Amino acid sequence: MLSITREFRFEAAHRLALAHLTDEENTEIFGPCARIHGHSYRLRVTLSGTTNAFGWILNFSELKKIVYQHVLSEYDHACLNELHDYRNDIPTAENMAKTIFRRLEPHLQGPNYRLLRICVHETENAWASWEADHALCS
Ligand SMILES: Nc1nc2c(c(=O)[nH]1)N=C([C@H](O)[C@H](O)COP(=O)(O)OP(=O)(O)OP(=O)(O)O)CN2
Ligand SMILES: [Zn+2]
Repeated sequence: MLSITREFRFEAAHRLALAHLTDEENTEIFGPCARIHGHSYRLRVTLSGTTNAFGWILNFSELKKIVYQHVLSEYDHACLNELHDYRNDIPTAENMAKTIFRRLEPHLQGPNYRLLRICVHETENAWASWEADHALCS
């Protein structure tokens, strides 16, 4: 299977907490992550596909424009808990991977490619990913 991946970085704050719990209860479950803190996130966007007449799946610079327009313009330097995307969900790496996939999927579909995977790195050692059911490959 042929794929391309582009990596992006963004800075954001979040806290892991359930709205119906007290601060004490949230601290018991989420530890220090119940307090607001920041991460230098790394986002990896992977497309699967076939090469077109230009010899690529999608121009990396076009991919960059789409990710900036539909994700990073809102996520970079944001408090994730305040975003509409997380009004009902805790902004864990898992929920972010799923949410970003859903945001980008309609904008990353061409005759020769599909969005295959979103990977959200919260730290250098910890990440979550969400993958499409089907890759587009020849
Ligand atoms: N499955 C998940 N577990 C945790 C998440 C998550 O999104 N999914 N998030 C957090 C916190 O956001 C926390 O900021 C990161 O936790 P951790 O990896 O423990 O970060 P540290 O800086 O403490 O890592 P060290 O490598 O131990 O310094 C928690 N869990
Ligand atoms: Zn965190």
